[in-house]
Amino acid sequence: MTAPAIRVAGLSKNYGKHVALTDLNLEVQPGEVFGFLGPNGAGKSTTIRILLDLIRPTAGRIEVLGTDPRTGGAALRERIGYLPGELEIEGRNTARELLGFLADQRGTVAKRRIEELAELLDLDLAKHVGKMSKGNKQKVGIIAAFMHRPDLLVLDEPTSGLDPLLQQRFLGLVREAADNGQTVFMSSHILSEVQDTADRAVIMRAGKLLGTENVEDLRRRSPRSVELVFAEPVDEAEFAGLPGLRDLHVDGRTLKCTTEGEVDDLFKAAAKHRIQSVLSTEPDLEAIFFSLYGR
Ligand SMILES: Nc1ncnc2c1ncn2[C@@H]1O[C@H](COP(=O)(O)OP(=O)(O)OP(=O)(O)O)[C@@H](O)[C@H]1O
Repeated sequence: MTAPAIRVAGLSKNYGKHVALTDLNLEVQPGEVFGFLGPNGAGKSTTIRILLDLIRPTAGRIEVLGTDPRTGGAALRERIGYLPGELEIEGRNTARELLGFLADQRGTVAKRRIEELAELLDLDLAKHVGKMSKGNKQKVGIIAAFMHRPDLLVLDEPTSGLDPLLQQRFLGLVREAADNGQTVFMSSHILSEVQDTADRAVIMRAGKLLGTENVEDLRRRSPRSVELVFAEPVDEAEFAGLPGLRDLHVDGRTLKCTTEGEVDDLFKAAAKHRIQSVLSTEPDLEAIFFSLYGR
């Protein structure tokens, strides 16, 4: 059997007296797209920095591509594409020069590949990196992580700063990497960002793992906020008590509620009236946690 791409056992990290991670255990299989979910401060970046040996753990065992990151050195780093959460790119080089330099270090990148990725992400390679916007710097970081087709991609909040169209293009890159047999470990504080690409996800909160989830199940079980506007005022009593419905509030023609699971009953009840508009949004991860795991 092949070794897991990432294996973390009993991982803890304290920053002085502050406990950032407590007894974290997880395994990511080769070829898997794995979502690492949690709100700000949950400990995602800390875990990722330990995987890259940028910081050292307080306790625990870690293997990345079958190797301890503390001893893996350059040979291990070459097999990983890393996109930091807070990307700092400064300097007077153009993006083409910077990426060309990084590509030469890795040795195996066709120059054409950089041009293709830049085209896909709509990045002007002739621009000076120091003068770029946050979004454009993020694109440079994404290209640097993906260009050498590494065995493992470790991406910390990869879509931050990208507009929705580019987020979609980025997710296409993740799917392509997965089709190519690469492993992707990707952190996010938004479920919808990983639900289209990831097979499995773990949810972190305050340095602890709440659970490992099949992403499809997670999506199905997650609550959604729904707002319906009718042509005429409706009576709250018609909707009260419907299965999977909570926080129901009707004010004249507007109905607001939270749904869990199927929305069939709600829509059948609503369809007795003329519906003018429907708005359905994903609540933030905190709300999803509370709904799935309780307070
Ligand atoms: N260098 C540091 N010194 C002290 N505390 C830190 C340090 N880095 C992180 N922390 C704290 O450790 C906890 C975990 O932070 P971490 O950055 O890993 O969370 P995160 O899930 O990545 O969140 P974010 O998305 O905000 O980066 C937080 O409470 C944070 O304030």
